[in-house]
Amino acid sequence: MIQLQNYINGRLVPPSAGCYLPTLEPATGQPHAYLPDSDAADVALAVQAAEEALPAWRTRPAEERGRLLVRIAELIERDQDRLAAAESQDNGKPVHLARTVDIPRAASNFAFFGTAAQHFSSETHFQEGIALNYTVRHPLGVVACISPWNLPLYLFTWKIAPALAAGCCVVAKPSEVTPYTAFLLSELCQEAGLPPGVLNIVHGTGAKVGQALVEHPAVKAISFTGGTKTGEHIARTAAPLFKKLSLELGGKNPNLVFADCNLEEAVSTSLRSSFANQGQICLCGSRIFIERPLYEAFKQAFLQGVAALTVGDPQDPASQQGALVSEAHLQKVLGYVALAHEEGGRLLAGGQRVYLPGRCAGGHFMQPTVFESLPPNCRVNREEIFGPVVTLTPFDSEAEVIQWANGTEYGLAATIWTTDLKRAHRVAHALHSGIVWVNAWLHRDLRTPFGGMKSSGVGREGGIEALRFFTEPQNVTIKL
Ligand SMILES: NC(=O)C1=CN([C@@H]2O[C@H](COP(=O)(O)OP(=O)(O)OC[C@H]3O[C@@H](n4cnc5c(N)ncnc54)[C@H](O)[C@@H]3O)[C@@H](O)[C@H]2O)C=CC1
Ligand SMILES: O=C(O)/C=C/C=C(\O)C(=O)O
Repeated sequence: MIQLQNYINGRLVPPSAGCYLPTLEPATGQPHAYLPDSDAADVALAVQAAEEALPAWRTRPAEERGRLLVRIAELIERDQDRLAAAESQDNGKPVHLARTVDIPRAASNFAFFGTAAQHFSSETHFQEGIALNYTVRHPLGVVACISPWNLPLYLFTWKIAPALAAGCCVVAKPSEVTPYTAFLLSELCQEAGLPPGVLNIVHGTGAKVGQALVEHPAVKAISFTGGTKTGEHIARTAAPLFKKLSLELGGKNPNLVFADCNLEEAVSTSLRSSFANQGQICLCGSRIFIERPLYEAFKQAFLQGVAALTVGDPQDPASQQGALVSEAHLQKVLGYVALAHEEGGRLLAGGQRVYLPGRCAGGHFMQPTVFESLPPNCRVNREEIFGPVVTLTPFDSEAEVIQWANGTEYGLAATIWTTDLKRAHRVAHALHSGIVWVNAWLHRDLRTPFGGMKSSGVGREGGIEALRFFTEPQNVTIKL
């Protein structure tokens, strides 16, 4: 079985205490690799390597930094089949999804920020003829990137690429649940010729590696994606140390379907926004509100689509639904199905664990699940489930649906289905949501600010926002 290693100072090294943890394949429930169970000593070595690499990296011309990032993008593209197979094995997602979404996006993250490094500049202005002010954006220094298990390489690289482009050196920690493609990335960084220490990858648990990174005095900023509770804990630790924070947290995203929408598009995209990656994307639209005149038609078409979704071995290119990431997570999601029954929901589809034969007999599979008749403010409609469970709710007015859509502690993403342009703008403006898609879902442009309001996070990623996050402005005033 493969034994993964840390990537510190340009070398693949074992954890200093020599301990490893098994990582399980969600489709089988069996271990398929061992990852370093690193600790504060490994984090200290990685931070030291990053500090030593910093002076040369931050002063290296942006064009050269960018060229290295573009080279990494090319290597990810070259190895996309191998990386997709590894991602699918490690996470349980259908290999087709990994091949068409996760891995291409990881390559795009490096290509996008590799070129962005050369377009990032700062401002100058005259102060009414008496002074000239200019702003220099300095790289922050050594930064930490901590990512979750749901989109492993996609989100890992979404943080690392802008940090490197901005001239920072990075210590990164992938989720201990899905470490495999981060390890493969470290091999590609060696091949690309990334200088030692510029990027360091330390594997292990959040309690040991994540915590040590957040507490390390030389780490100037933390870019984190994951659960809201973990984000809260990180903020509590980092705030008194005056570290800069970017937190991308949970969501309970509303999907607003107005009666004048294109029904076919609304249904097919809502199937994706409900069940892509088994509903384990923070942007999934788990609360579907449908204007009453369209309710029955939408429901019938949606349920037909749900019935056609194939739950199967993620390695089979025909599978549309893979395994949930772990037994513990499957049990959490099934707990919400039980709660939906208790709260008075009417089950329209799914609701059960799926037992597959053969190689996948021990896997964590579940049917795509749909409920109706749940009050908009019940727990199932307020709490993040992060699995293949959605609710359908009819609404009678724009004001009512806006109130329901805004009625959770989260504010990450929303979708509006309508052909009325004025309504689209009006409703988008009224939603407390960092991202609003109109007649679309997960339509991504890497230049746009990405992030949530309320308990969905702090700060924005993407484009210039990410480059600003990883730099510190310095104002210089010259008296004329
Ligand atoms: N983007 C999102 O919205 C995500 C949301 N979740 C939600 O969070 C729930 C819990 O999932 P988990 O895997 O436990 O996510 P998590 O938030 O614990 O893990 C995310 C990352 O944070 C690290 N981490 C954990 N404790 C840390 C600490 N004290 N300091 C620094 N880093 C730490 C983990 O090792 C991992 O790399 C899920 O059921 C889901 O509801 C999970 C993953 C992604
Ligand atoms: O940047 C994107 O396109 C998607 C981000 C998704 C997450 O942050 C998530 O699911 O955790």
